[in-house]
Amino acid sequence: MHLLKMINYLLRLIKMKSKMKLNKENFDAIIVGSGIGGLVTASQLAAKGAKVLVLEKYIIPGGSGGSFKRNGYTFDVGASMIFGFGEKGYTNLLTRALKDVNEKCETIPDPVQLEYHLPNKLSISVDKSYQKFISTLSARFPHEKEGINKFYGTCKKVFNCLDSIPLLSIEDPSYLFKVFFKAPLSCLGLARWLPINAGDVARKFIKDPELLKFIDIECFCWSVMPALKTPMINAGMVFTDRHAGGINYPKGGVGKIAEKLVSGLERLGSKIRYRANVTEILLKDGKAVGVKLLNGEEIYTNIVVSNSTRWDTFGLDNLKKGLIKSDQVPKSENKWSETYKPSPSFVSIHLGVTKDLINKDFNCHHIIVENWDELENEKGVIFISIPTILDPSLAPEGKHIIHAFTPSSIEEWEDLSREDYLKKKQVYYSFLIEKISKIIPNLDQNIDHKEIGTPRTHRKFLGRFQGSYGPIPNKKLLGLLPMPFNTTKIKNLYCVGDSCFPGQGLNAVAFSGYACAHKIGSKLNINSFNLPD
Ligand SMILES: NC(=O)c1ccc[n+]([C@@H]2O[C@H](COP(=O)([O-])OP(=O)(O)OC[C@H]3O[C@@H](n4cnc5c(N)ncnc54)[C@H](O)[C@@H]3O)[C@@H](O)[C@H]2O)c1
Ligand SMILES: CC(C)=CCC/C(C)=C/C=C/C(C)=C/C=C/C(C)=C/C=C/C=C(C)/C=C/C=C(C)/C=C/C=C(\C)CCC=C(C)C
Repeated sequence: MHLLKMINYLLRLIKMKSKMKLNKENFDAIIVGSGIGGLVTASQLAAKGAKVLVLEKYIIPGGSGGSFKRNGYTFDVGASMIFGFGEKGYTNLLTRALKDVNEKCETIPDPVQLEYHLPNKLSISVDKSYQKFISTLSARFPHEKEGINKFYGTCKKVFNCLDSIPLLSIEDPSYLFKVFFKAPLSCLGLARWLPINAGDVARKFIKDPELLKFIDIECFCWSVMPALKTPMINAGMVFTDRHAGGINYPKGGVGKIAEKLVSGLERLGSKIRYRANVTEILLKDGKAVGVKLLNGEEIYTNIVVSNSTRWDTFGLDNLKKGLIKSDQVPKSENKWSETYKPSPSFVSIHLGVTKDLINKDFNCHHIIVENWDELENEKGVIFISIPTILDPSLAPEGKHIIHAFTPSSIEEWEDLSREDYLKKKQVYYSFLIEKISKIIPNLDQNIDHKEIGTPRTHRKFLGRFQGSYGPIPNKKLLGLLPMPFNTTKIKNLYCVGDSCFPGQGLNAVAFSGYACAHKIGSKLNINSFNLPD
């Protein structure tokens, strides 16, 4: 017993000493959170020669883009439909972010982005080939052939503008100046589409109400909003990149992206600490000067970047304390929270199932909507992905993974007794099994392993406000124009992630990471930015 106490004491001493040593190190910037937004900022700064410290409160990197292991299965925390892994152009931001720190993810191309199972037996697969997808959709809506070509053709134009310029901080006047003189038409194209929503463009070319509903679900499945509220720039990006760079799955799980970004930044001399819960961003004379952790430790630096949501950073719901003391919160942040609200969260189930259940030619991603009127409601849409179709190594021999989720709001899950909480989980689980069984019969009898996550799970483990998937407009807005960039009204404090321009999505938060690192790089004078000829 005595010996055990001694060992424990020594271990604590070693831990304290190593923390003190780390505390004495100087870092150019501290990044709070290791979501893809935080990690791209950190690894880009490391690639520019800065020394950064990433503080992550959980035990693994990646946040919503992480993976976890249970019982021989590797499950992705979020969905497994990954954009931004193309080889060409500038929109392949995940490929680029990894390459910039000498890393690469082996990826498996998905031949079909998504198979829709919609009301009125409307069943459409989105093939990697643009022509094949347009022909399938036009065959179902022959009277709208021209409108279909014009709508998706406009998306392509938006994408081509984005794909033709290096994507950095549009808050930096010198970048804007250089890029404008290099590619004026692309810049003017983007400026034109910034205040526009996809639904308005669709309505210009298409009249059929069922086809407009189809375009709503095309947007909803990644933006959690119907087309009229989905920014055209983001629609252009998603509806074209799936046919250009394509959808590619990182071998070994989505979490590999974060793991490799961490390896890359560590090799360049930067650091990450896990179980490091930041409870306060320290300010002096209105400037960010460091952070305080749950264990009382304070770490000082010149620049702080928060990858926590803006609600969590600034305590914007008035109920929970933010990282910035309430009397220091800039008015602009309160204004933002009146313009945007958190999207609903999800109930998600991760299953290990018998392999024979799923045919060899089954697609990886599916969406079920049974009633158009329910699209934006609780349990209105069912998302299903089977990543083992692309990468069998994620499951033990003879098994597949099914990950399914449906929108659910935090209010449904608050103030329940433990018993009622568990009962409710079971009700949602049975609901999801019944719906998945419509496309994968005999599911219930073939389940080897199951995990059920609720909005409370997402809030607890991902540190996301209300477990939300991201911000959505409170009312119809002018496209992307009102989205805040990386700088904040607090000097030396930056934000990154999906509550910054251009919003949700791994590729979108990777852009926000690039932009954030570029903006900080121009302040530290470490950017070496030249436009290629
Ligand atoms: N492509 C897909 O299929 C898919 C699926 C799911 C999610 N996503 C996207 O990924 C986006 C999220 O990326 P993100 O960059 O905004 O980050 P994130 O929310 O994924 O990660 C934030 C990280 O910060 C950590 N954190 C939060 N507060 C902290 C604190 N106080 N101290 C220390 N650590 C803290 C969290 O633990 C988490 O790891 C989502 O919004 C979503 O759009 C995509
Ligand atoms: C100078 C002058 C005149 C002007 C200027 C202008 C300019 C330059 C501008 C610019 C702009 C920019 C750069 C922009 C950018 C943008 C970007 C990058 C964007 C991006 C985006 C992306 C996205 C949105 C993505 C997304 C995705 C997602 C979210 C996904 C998801 C998925 C899911 C969830 C699915 C699931 C399903 C199943 C499972 C079935």
